[in-house]
Amino acid sequence: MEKDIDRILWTEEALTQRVTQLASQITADFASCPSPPILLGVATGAFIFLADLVREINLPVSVDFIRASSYGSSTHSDGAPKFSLDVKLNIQDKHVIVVEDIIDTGNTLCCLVAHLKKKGASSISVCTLLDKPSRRKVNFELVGNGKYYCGFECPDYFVVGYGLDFAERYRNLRFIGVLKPEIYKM
Ligand SMILES: O=P(O)(O)OC[C@H]1O[C@H](OP(=O)(O)OP(=O)(O)O)[C@H](O)[C@@H]1O
Ligand code: HPA
Ligand SMILES: [Mg+2]
Repeated sequence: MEKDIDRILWTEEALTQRVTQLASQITADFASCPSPPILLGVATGAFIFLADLVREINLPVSVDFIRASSYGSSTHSDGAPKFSLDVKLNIQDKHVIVVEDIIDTGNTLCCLVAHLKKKGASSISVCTLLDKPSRRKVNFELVGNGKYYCGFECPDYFVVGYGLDFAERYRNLRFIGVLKPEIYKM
């Protein structure tokens, strides 16, 4: 797998350090809420980030997943994501923190927040490991007094590792790196 990577953008150590900082910020921001937040991971990409983040949050949080996909086996979004797994928990009147690995065009998050808003969450926050603002097509809204947390701004490359895939591969790399263009142009 490593041979398909052009260069590493964030090492395992850099990821660990930033995830810990994000978790401390979330802990501080939600410590005084009467009901602790629900962390809602967007499968599949967010599974590693969510697992690391949640263990560093010092609050009795709940965890749930929703599954969205729009990239399939390409490096371009199909537009509206397909949702193939909905939330299990009742999120009505709850504080929800959507946990994403990356915001790219914004399509996934825009649809997802609209979907969760209809279910009556009292606030919707977003915690994304990466944000690639140069590729944004649609904006998403936070709901109630929702907050925005971002690990790193991502340059305009297709990146893989730490949960992020190309055609379902590379998710298990410990770092995040730029995929060699010849891999997706094959
Ligand atoms: O802002 P966008 O352009 O919508 O891109 C971001 C979304 O794309 C990826 O999911 P993907 O569709 O690849 O599914 P996956 O998580 O199963 O890899 C990523 O995990 C985000 O959920
Ligand atoms: O750069 C990316 N890498 C992997 N998955 C993605 N989904 C949106 N952007 C990306
Ligand atoms: Mg993907």
